[in-house]
Order: sequence, then C-alpha cells, then structure tokens
Amino acid sequence: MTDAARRHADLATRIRAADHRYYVLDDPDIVDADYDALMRELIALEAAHPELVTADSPSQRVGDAPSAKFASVAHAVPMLSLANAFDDDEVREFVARIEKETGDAEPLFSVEPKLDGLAISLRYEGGVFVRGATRGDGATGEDVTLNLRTVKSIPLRLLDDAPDVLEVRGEVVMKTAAFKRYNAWALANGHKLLANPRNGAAGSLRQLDPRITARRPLSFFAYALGQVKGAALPPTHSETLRWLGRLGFPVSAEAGVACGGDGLLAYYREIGARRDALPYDIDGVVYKLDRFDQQRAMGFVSRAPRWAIAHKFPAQEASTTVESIEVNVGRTGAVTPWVLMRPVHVGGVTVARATLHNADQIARLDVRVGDTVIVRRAGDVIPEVVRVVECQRPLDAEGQPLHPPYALPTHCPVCGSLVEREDGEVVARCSGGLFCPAQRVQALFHFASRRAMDIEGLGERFAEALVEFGYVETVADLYKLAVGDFIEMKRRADERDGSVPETVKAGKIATKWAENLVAAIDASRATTLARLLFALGIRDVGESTAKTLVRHFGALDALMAADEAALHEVPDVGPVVAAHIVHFFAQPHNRKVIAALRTGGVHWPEGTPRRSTEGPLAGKTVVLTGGLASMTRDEAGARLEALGAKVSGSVSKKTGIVVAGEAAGSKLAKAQALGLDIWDEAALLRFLNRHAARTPHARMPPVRAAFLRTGKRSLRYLGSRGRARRRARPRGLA
Ligand SMILES: NC(=O)c1ccc[n+]([C@@H]2O[C@H](COP(=O)([O-])OP(=O)(O)OC[C@H]3O[C@@H](n4cnc5c(N)ncnc54)[C@H](O)[C@@H]3O)[C@@H](O)[C@H]2O)c1
Ligand SMILES: [Zn+2]
Repeated sequence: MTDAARRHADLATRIRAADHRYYVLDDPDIVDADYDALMRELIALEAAHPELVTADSPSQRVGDAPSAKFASVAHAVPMLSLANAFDDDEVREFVARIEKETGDAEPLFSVEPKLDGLAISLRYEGGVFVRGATRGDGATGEDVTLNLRTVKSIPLRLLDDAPDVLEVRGEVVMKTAAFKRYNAWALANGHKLLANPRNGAAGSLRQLDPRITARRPLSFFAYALGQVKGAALPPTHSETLRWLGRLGFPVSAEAGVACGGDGLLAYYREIGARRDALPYDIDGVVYKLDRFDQQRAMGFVSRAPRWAIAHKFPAQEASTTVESIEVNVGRTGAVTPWVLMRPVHVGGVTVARATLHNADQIARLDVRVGDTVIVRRAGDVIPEVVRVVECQRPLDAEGQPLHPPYALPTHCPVCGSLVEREDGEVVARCSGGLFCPAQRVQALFHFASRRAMDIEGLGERFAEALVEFGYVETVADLYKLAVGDFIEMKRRADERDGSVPETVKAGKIATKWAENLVAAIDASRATTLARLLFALGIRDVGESTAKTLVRHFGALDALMAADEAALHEVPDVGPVVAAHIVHFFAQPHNRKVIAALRTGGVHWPEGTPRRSTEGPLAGKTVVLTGGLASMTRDEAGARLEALGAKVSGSVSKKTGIVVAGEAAGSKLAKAQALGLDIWDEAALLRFLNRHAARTPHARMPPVRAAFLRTGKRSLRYLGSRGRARRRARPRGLA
C-alpha cells in the first residue's frame, strides 16, 4: 500500500466512525471543524490520486445508513448534501464556473442562511401531511412522522390549493432561546444537557417516544421541494420559497436574492454580522442558482448539486487541550475558574482561555489538566468549555487518570484569604473583603455609598480610578487624601478615558468639586457605629443587622471580641451571619483597617452594651410578637434588654414573658398553650414606666399610644378616631 492509500484508508475509517456517531447516534465525539478538516484532506487526497476514489468513499455519500430503530422511507427524489466553500476565493470560483457553463453573464442566486439542524422531508397528499422522514443516506431515510406531528410549525394541512403530491424539504431546528430554556430546565431537574442546538434538534426528533419529542421545543423552516405532482412549479427557487410561504410553511425571513461574487459575499458578511442576533444557530449561508432551467443545466456530482454551495462561517466550537486550570477573583470576591488551553481558532479568533463559570460547572464537566475539551465561542461572548472528551483523557501506566479531579483553591490567589462557599450557593468567594485588591473598588464604592459613610461625589468611576492609580489600598486611605490628590487622580482618569474636558485643555482646572469631596470625606468622620459596620461590607451584615449589633454590644471593641456563642445571643443573628462576623474580625488585615480608620479620625458615639445582666428582668427571656402601637419591636426589645431581659425570637418552655401586640399569631397561641406569662401592650408600658429610670429612654406616658409612627421617625397625631386610634388601643384594654 502506498502512503497515500494508507492515509486515505485511515481518513475514511475516521470519517465513517464520526458519521455514524453524528448521524445515527446523535452523539458526535469530534467537533464539526475537525470533521471538516478530515473531509477536506480526504477530498484533496482523492483529487491528487483519483484511483483512491471508490463508491463507498465518504466523499461520495451523504450522511449514514438510516437506523433500524425506525421504519425506512425511500425518497422519491434523493436528499443531497451541499459542497462547501470556506473562503471568498472558493465562492468566486463557484460563481465563475456557473457563469461560464450557463453562458449567463450575471445569473441570479437565491441566498439563504444555512440553518444548523436536521434535514427532513415532509410529504403531503391532497394537502394533508402523510409522512415525514430524515435524510438518512440520501436515498433512504427514517420514518419520523409521529415525531414531526408534534412540531407546531409544521402544517398538518396546507392552506392554498394544494398539489396532489407535494414533498417539502427543510430543516428542523431548536431555536436558541428554546435551547437555553430547555437546558436550564434540564440542569434544574437532573436531566442530561443538550450539547448544542443542532444536537438538540437531531436528538429530539429521533426519539422513539413521540411524547418526548413533544416536550422538546422544535421549529421547522422550509427551503426546497422534493417530488411534486399536480401543480405547475414556479420557474425559480426564490419564487418557490414564496409559494411555500403561501401554502403555510415557515420560511427563513433572511432569505433573499443576489448576484455576482461581490453580491454573494456582501450577503455572507451581512448575515455574519447578525449571526448572534438571529433566533436560530446557523453555520453559514447557502447560495443557490435561482433559475430551475439553469440548475438542470449544471446538474449534480455524486453527493451534491453543482448549482449550489454552502459558504461556512468560522466554527463556533473547537477542540483543544487544557494546560492548566486557574481562578480569577472578581470585584465582589466571586472566584471564577477558567482554563488555560493550547491556543485554538474558534469563532473567528484565536483563544487560549475559556471560562468554567463556577465550581458546580467544574464538577459537572469534570475538567482536568491534560483533558481534550470542546470550547465554544459565539459572538462576543466569553469562550466557554462546553464538554470534555473523556475518552481522550491522559492515563497513567495503570490506566488510571493522570490527574485527579480539580478542586477550587482553598485560599484566594490574590490576597491569600480563605475562599468560602455557602450551602446552596454556586459562587465561591474570597473572604478577604476590604483587604483583597481584587475587591477594593467595590468595597470602596460601597463604603462611600449614601447609606454607609455617605461620602457624596465618590462614585464608581472615582472609586475605580483611586484603586487603579494606587491612591487607595484600603478604605482607610481615603482619609489621607488631599484636594491635590483628587485633581491628579481625575486628570489621569480623564486621560486614560480620552475625555479631557475643554476647560482643562484651555489650562483651567476646576477644583471646587475636589474641595467638596474632601469636605464630604471629612464630614463622614463623624459617624455612627451602625453606619460604620454596614460600610465595612461584612457579608450579610446589612443596615438592620448593623443596628441590632450596635444595640446589643454598644461598643465596637465588644463586638470585635464576641465569639459565635456571644453572637447567637443577638436577636435575629443566625449561625451563618455570626460566622461571617467572627471571621471578618478575626482577619488581621481587617483589624488593621479599623485601626487605621480610627487613626484617620473616624469616630462615633460608643455606648456600653444596653443589655444588662442585672435588673428586674435579669435571667428572663422575653419574646415580642405582633405589632406595638407605641414603639417599634426593636425599641421595645432594647428597653427590655436594658432591664436585664434576653430577647428571643421563638417561644419555648424556657420563655419567661411573651409580649403580644396587635394581630399576634402562632407565637401567642403557643404561649397560651404552654401557659406562659402573657403581657399586652398596656402591661408592657406599665412595666417600662415603672422602671423608667433604668431605661435609656425618657419616661413615656401611656397617652402616646394615640400617636402613630410615620416613616420619618417622627410622631404624628392621627386624631381620636379611625384606624390609628383602633390600632393604637392595645387589645384587652378597651
Ligand atoms: N462532528 C461530527 O462528527 C460530524 C460528522 C458528520 C458531519 N458533521 C457536520 O455535518 C456537515 C456535513 O453534513 P451534511 O452532509 O449534512 O452537509 P452540510 O451540512 O454541509 O449541508 C447540507 C445540509 O444543509 C442543511 N441546510 C440548512 N439550510 C439549508 C438551506 N437553506 N438550503 C439547503 N440546505 C440547507 C440541510 O440539512 C442539508 O442537508 C459537516 O460540515 C460537519 O460539520 C459533523
Ligand atoms: Zn482575595
């Protein structure tokens, strides 16, 4: 055997195996781009060695033998493939060949998107859908009538006067939106994901159970005719498409006509630019000589017409190997894994990195170093790893995988802090918070925001520039900056963004804004502990938790010294939040930031913890339930704590007193069932007044009960009648 013959046999074997997996099993193990490369090599080899062309060469046949799963259908008119063009020259050669052979200087072409799905043929007799089949090997296909009946866009009866017999060819596709929706559902429900829309269409249509097909969102688009009896055909392909539309078939809205190499290429580029916005995946465009008489003159080669060609777009999927797996830390601390790969051409560009999204995705894909992976890049979307070719995983001498499953790093690669991932969350995060450079911009922006330190004028753009140009490492550095620093920072940011204002170019430098900003920073020095705690950006410590913590601990040092057990005592602080707080203050760099803030002049009124271990309620647990008219539950809680009570959220046998306000529900019922001591609002007020000297609030006469708290934290009298009065009167008092 010659080298060429050996290579030919090798290619043919590999292509046949790929054909079988692709057409029969709907489970390809190589990407289209690699398949196309094998096929092109085979065709080039056959061109150089015509003696290698045999009738069973993959270059001579279409698809693969129909599967025995389905009854077979002989196509009255064969279903062929299309020749491919991969570059402009091949398109121009195609046009030149047609111009020469037809003698037409400027023949018209029908131009259409090449839908990436599954070719099928639909047969109508007397206007009624009787049979539908896949392409199979072109001569014989599979009977998938029952499955096709579930595809809603396939008419079961034709509209216009239908011919006696009409065969319509077209593509069954899964639209992009439907594909995404299906995969989201499959992921949530533990079903196998579809590899891509084309696979989704083919796999769904070739199900043995039509009920499964019916659940898959498929669409159909017509693009050609097969056998027709009892009707005069239009003279051109483009008119045929319009006729099919009138008969009730969906036809791609992008189909049109063009002429000349330039005209065809302009269409290719126009559709290419809109590729990602189209509702379906396409893998190229198809040019078809429009006049049927000219088509007949051009004729066929073994597997494809000579009057049409598919001009392919750059493949969106490619295979390559993983060199290493890295992680990236985002602005909010999210740790995103990605792979460094052997560079590969995909979606028209060369890429060497692809995202793995998150730890769940890694676990699902089981990507390991050395693996052969399939990367997808559609449009401007970040390239992603969609599959691992497991059979190509490198093995050691014992036949075991050379590399273990990948695990996310336990520590942040940027700052070294612990990486945490909570139950039920897909995203893992660096816990470095303020300290992590990757998170500084976001931390700074949050710190300055209105409900935190309220530094007016420090928006996201400045936060970014301050970090990028090195003015700020931690939020405490803000308090070291002077007017000149801000002016310099803005100048650099403007320069970087190419947005230098005219006034600056003219030599005038505005300074007022910087002075205002410095003043705002100065004003933020006098703050409250609750604002500061919120501003620090401790995970899960929002404004209200910050206030609760302040009420409970009074001073920052007391909070910093608290362990998880001490935090569990705080009402509404659960174990997760408690762990976050302890963890935050345990990090030495967070403590340093707090010390630096103090040095920078940030101050707040500190109290002693309101909760006292002495007092008339010492050792008693109090539960507040229902609405109070005279104060909020938080205030009532604070006042009770000041009298030594421990305020809890749930009623148990150990509960001492239950204060039941308006509309108290299950807690009150439970308290009654347990025979606990139950107070109404009047009883609470009487008690608080009796011990008013101990509480931090002024004595509050019961008449206040006729006032209603408004949003502005002031008290508004609502009159002696109506809703306020009714609400204000504690149950059991009237
Ligand atoms: N990955 C694999 O293992 C593997 C194996 C076999 C084939 N393939 C892929 O399939 C391709 C070859 O398959 P093929 O023989 O089906 O040919 P083709 O995809 O190159 O072109 C013919 C097909 O185009 C489709 N088509 C879409 N829009 C059309 C339109 N407007 N007009 C006419 N036809 C239209 C029809 O289904 C038709 O059968 C290869 O390029 C390869 O990418 C991949
Ligand atoms: Zn970090």
